[in-house]
Amino acid sequence: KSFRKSKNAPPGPMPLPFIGNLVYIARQDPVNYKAMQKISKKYGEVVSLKIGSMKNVLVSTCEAARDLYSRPDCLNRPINGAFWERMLCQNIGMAFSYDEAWSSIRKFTSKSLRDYGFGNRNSMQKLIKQELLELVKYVETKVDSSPGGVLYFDRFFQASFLNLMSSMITGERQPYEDKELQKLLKASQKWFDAPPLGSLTVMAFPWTRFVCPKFLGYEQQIQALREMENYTRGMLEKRRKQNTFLEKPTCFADSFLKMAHDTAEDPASIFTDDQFAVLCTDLIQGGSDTTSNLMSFAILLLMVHQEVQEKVVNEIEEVIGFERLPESSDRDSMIYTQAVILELQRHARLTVVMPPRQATEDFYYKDNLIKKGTTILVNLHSCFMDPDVWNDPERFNPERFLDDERQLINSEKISIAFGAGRRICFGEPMAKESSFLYLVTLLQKFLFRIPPNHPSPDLEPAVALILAPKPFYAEVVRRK
Ligand code: HEM
Repeated sequence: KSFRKSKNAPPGPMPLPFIGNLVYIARQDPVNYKAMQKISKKYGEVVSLKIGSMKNVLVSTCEAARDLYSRPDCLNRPINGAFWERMLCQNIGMAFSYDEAWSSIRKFTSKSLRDYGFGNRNSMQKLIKQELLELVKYVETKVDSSPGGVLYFDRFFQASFLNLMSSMITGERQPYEDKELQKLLKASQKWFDAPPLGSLTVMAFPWTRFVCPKFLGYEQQIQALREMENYTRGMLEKRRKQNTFLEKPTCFADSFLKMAHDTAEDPASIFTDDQFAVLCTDLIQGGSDTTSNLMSFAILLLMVHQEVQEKVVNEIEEVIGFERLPESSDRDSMIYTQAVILELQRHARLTVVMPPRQATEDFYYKDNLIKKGTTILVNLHSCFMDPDVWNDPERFNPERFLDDERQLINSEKISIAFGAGRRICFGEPMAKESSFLYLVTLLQKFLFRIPPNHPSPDLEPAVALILAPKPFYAEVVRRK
């Protein structure tokens, strides 16, 4: 039965005292985003959901998500539970900080990273290509040393994307097998693999983190955070010891240290060691788990859909050939490949329940009154897998992004994958550049197929805060 707290409030299921709709959500489906889709189907594109004392609106269309995320009074994220711990209980870092602290650090990071290969297409491309050459060498070695060239893809690309981030932060990359790097990868995975319903419970009832931290995955998240922050602190320490940041800053960490030095007398300086640790954890996590999962989805889906893989390879042959590496400028001539990447983004629904926002004023969305303090939860599964919007949504079909003249269409329908407004994904340009260059280089160098005598892999993603394919095997053949 539909319930409205007041005449203009969005409709939703009747909340129970104290727990709100938590049990109702869990009873719809064990997978949080599928449960949310079912609720949206019942109540509409904007639904009131109460989780404990936390007021939420659940959003299920791209249009509503874009409108709400673009509002200046929905810029902040709700902060409690693990998010606050993530910020070391201070208003620092980029992904969860708020108000002036958020805009100052985002501005500084954006301006400073531009000097080190981020934001400018040419320098970004140079950085990505250096890393890609290492990745290709690594895959070749693995193929040559594995029986039948069969490789196990379990977060296979994470180390490579993490290196991309580290190169920007410290100017250095690590070999993929490096012990410290592997430790960092495991820590990052631990954070994202925490049960999503557990995270939601901690957000709704912050005290539960003291009662059953293990069961809710909270202990796992905090442990993971501390490990990641130790790593990023180590990055800063290393640059500090180098002691060249004043005369000759050569990386983001140097620029940060220089600012810390220049503002040392200011007690309100934002350039603290804690700030660096949290900010770089945000950059490393935001930049590596998302893009690397997208690449794993790419290999999985193109291995299953050989006809799509072949079409991309044909386009590579036409536009680039097999002698030189791809350039960013090739993208404009590779319309089919662009359609494949759009379809990958849709199908993957990476940040499936998007990083939430919070209303800082009362306002109306259409006829719905959204009250100050309400958390906005966008379900990308509803946006990208709705059969009323997408024909046969489960099917991987890049053609849905092409018209009869083979021109791109519908790309605006999935732009919400990166969020919207002033707080849109910080790494969107890097993500777009790298997904094109990685996909094309990998398909230029290798053929991916289901290994002989292996069953067709499971395409249902593993449930986590960022969706990833379940680990799978692929036969990888070097192209001559
Ligand atoms: C396919 C790849 C990616 C996807 C799908 C993705 C998606 C998102 C989404 C949905 C948000 C929330 C935006 C909002 O609230 O409007 C976000 C935020 C963020 N992303 Fe990404 N992202 C990707 C790649 C990257 C990369 C490569 C980086 C690193 C350079 C990055 C760093 C961040 C950061 C730091 C934030 C927080 C921004 C803020 O709160 O100001 N992301 N991302």
